[in-house]
Amino acid sequence: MRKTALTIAGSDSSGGAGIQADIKTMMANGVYAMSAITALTAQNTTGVTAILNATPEFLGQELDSLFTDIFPDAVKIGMVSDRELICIIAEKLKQYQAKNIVVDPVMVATSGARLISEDAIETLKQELFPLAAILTPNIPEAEELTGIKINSAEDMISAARQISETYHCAVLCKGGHQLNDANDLLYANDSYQWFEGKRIDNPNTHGTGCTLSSAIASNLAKGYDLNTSVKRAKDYISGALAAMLDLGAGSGPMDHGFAIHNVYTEEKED
Ligand SMILES: Nc1ncnc2c1ncn2[C@@H]1O[C@H](COP(=O)(O)OP(=O)(O)OP(=O)(O)O)[C@@H](O)[C@H]1O
Ligand SMILES: Cc1ncc(COP(=O)(O)O)c(N)n1
Repeated sequence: MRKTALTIAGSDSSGGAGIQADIKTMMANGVYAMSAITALTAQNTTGVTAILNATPEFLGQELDSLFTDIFPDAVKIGMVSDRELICIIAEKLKQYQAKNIVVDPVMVATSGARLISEDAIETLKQELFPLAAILTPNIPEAEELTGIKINSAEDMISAARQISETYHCAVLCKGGHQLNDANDLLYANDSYQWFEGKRIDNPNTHGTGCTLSSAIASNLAKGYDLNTSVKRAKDYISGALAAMLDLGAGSGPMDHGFAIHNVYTEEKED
């Protein structure tokens, strides 16, 4: 039976990040994709001009509709900008005993726009982090969550360890914001593993975090273990960046089309 994944995130009108990136990624990774939209954003490759949040009641209804019909094999959570929205997500995930929850603690867009209110970060930590199988902060997010300034691989390990121990979940600290390489660090069950990546000289990185977390969720949905899911997701993001799509005047989106043929061929063979 086809495996299913749900993204709970904001819509990006330019299709590079958010719900749109998540659905493209889930399709390309061979799972059936569903969405619960937390907010509409008016944005393109150069910035975000407006945000319109869903009401908590409506978001709750979206989640009820999904969980009572097509139960997702994994859930990815992206942009959730206010406290009440975070609380309703936590309530519904607990009520329906959702599994394989990947939380991408989206705080600031590549273009610089803040996507979560300051006071909601505390709620995110209290309500959603403890439900996660894995959290996927980038370096600035890991710094904000721990107060540790990350200047080295050792700093990344310390920050990931602190987050993992505090919230009792695995942590993937993403290395896209490093200058020389793109190595991601997985900290889980008191040990760590590096997922090495060559830095690809592509300025179009809009939606890399959304894509990586959705690829992890897709692979968890398919039954891969955490390490394998992260490895496959890292390969996926590297391929999408290496395809060198170049759209828009700012930091453009990635190409998901590169993977679709391969993934469906692989699915048929499984
Ligand atoms: N130039 C690059 N070359 C290779 N891999 C990259 C590059 N930029 C980002 N990545 C990879 O993309 C993934 C997302 O990492 P990043 O640190 O950019 O997350 P993020 O900041 O949350 O993304 P977003 O751009 O969506 O905010 C990681 O696996 C990272 O290693
Ligand atoms: C709706 C939405 N969700 C997430 C991001 C973060 O992605 P990025 O940091 O690549 O802009 C975004 N820009 N928009």
